[in-house]
Amino acid sequence: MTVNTQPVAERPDPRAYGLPVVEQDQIPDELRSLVDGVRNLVDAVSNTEADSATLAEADAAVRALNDRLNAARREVGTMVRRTMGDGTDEFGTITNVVAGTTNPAAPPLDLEHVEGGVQGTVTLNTTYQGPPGLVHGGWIAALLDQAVGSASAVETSPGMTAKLEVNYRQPTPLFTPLEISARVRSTERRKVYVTGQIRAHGQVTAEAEALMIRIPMDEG
Ligand SMILES: CCCCCCCCCCCCCCCC(=O)SCCNC(=O)CCNC(=O)[C@H](O)C(C)(C)COP(=O)(O)OP(=O)(O)OC[C@H]1O[C@@H](n2cnc3c(N)ncnc32)[C@H](O)[C@@H]1OP(=O)(O)O
Repeated sequence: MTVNTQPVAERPDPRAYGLPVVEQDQIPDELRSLVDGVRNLVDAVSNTEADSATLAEADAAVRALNDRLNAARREVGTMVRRTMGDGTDEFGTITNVVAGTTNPAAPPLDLEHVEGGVQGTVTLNTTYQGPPGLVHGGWIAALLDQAVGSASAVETSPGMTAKLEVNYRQPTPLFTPLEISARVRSTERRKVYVTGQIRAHGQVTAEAEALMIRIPMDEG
């Protein structure tokens, strides 16, 4: 295998591909607060044992809010540009289900660029529950997919996941800070080999090996 650890391409600007871009620091505080509130609402709805009158009142209020918010919707594919702690920029889909800034279904995960890849911490509530008290295996795979994809994008250039193998080593607990990390191991033409890990209390609970295929933007 040809191993190339050099960055392989300039980070592309999605505007050149017809995708709208929002600057992360221009997302209104009110929207960030709403996203957080809806996240809490999903958790509350998932777990409530409130009486019928309270449920009917909440249902009517939520439906009315849906109508007001849907009056002004973003374009599908809207991207967000965020500057990471080390000053590098990353583009991501604004509603990305694992890390989208405006998506209340996404856990509050911020991956930071570190040498060779990315890392971040997230704590999950019962919205992400599979077995009692534990994170759903599909979400574990989703977190790892995001981490390996993000590592590949910041270390090389954006790509698609072609292969993702997840090894579930230990149950991954809810309500516990989870350390998510991914590192690019090698590249070969458009192929990027990446590994990822999730740790709880310093112990690996799940790990992944992935193959990302870079989008052929500069290569024509
Ligand atoms: C505009 C700006 C945007 C910015 C954006 C920023 C994003 C910032 C971070 C995002 C982070 C997101 C993280 C989540 C990432 C997802 O969730 S992606 C969604 C899930 N994945 C998919 O839906 C992929 C579906 N599959 C496909 O679209 C296509 O099969 C692929 C993967 C793009 C490859 O197709 P292709 O481009 O035609 O590639 P192809 O020429 O056939 O193959 C290229 C090489 O890869 C190899 N290969 C291809 N597929 C495979 C495979 N499955 N197994 C083994 N080898 C393979 C080939 O053998 C070939 O190897 P070499 O000949 O070079 O040795």
